[in-house]
Amino acid sequence: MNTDKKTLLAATNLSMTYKTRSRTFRSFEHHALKGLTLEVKRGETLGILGRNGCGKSSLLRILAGIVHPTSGQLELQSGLTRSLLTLGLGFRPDLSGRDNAILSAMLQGKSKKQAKATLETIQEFAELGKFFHQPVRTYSAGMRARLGFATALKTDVDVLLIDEVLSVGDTHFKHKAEQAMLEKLNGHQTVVFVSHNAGQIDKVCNRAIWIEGGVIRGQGNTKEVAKSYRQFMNELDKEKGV
Ligand SMILES: Nc1ncnc2c1ncn2[C@@H]1O[C@H](COP(=O)(O)OP(=O)(O)OP(=O)(O)O)[C@@H](O)[C@H]1O
Repeated sequence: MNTDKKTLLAATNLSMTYKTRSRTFRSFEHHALKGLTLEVKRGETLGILGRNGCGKSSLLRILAGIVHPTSGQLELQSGLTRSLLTLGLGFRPDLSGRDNAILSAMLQGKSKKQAKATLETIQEFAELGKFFHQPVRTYSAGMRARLGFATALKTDVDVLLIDEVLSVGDTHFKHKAEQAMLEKLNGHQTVVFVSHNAGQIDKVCNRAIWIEGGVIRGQGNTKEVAKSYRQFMNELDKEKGV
């Protein structure tokens, strides 16, 4: 890995191929990521931008260590902690929001006492009212996202990986979540934020990578990357006659 102390995570030539079997037993291969090389630097908010199905979530799951790439290398700074925030998919449906929040904190290595100490701020941020004490299976997608975001905000990890979470919820919560991300950005938290929305990436990230068809199509200055992506999407819309 780059000896630069600022590099927390370095991915080299990452590829991800999904193999599925159809009902007729014919196997089907999909090359979701094709040789991606990128670095995540300490303290930055890196935006991964791309349309649906371009491979963003696959990349994030690899960076989080949840799945292994089919080929390529992922190097981490020694002792690095990471946490992936998705739309509350990691929650246990039968436990309450409160208990899930405690569990998440404990999975991050906190003691039960430390986990309980963060509950009040999580409850306040998530604005779930009495639902905070109800099983997560009774939550809407937006409510799960609120709980997920509030819980992730309070976890103390080196790299926070966030998947499209700002795309759900009402305007009020989106605004609040964006503000919280901006505060993290102004602080020292390293964030990798995935979205198909150029506006969101533009607002909260200080560097961006645009992925299309599993390869990097652009990277660098957020405004410039977002502009190229928007132009590309407009061209696509024109071709489709939208
Ligand atoms: N487990 C899987 N098995 C087979 N194909 C998969 C699997 N996961 C993802 N894919 C395929 O890989 C491609 C990339 O998927 P991925 O979820 O990484 O994209 P994405 O950019 O995050 O999409 P979205 O914005 O819609 O969430 C898609 O074509 C998807 O259908």
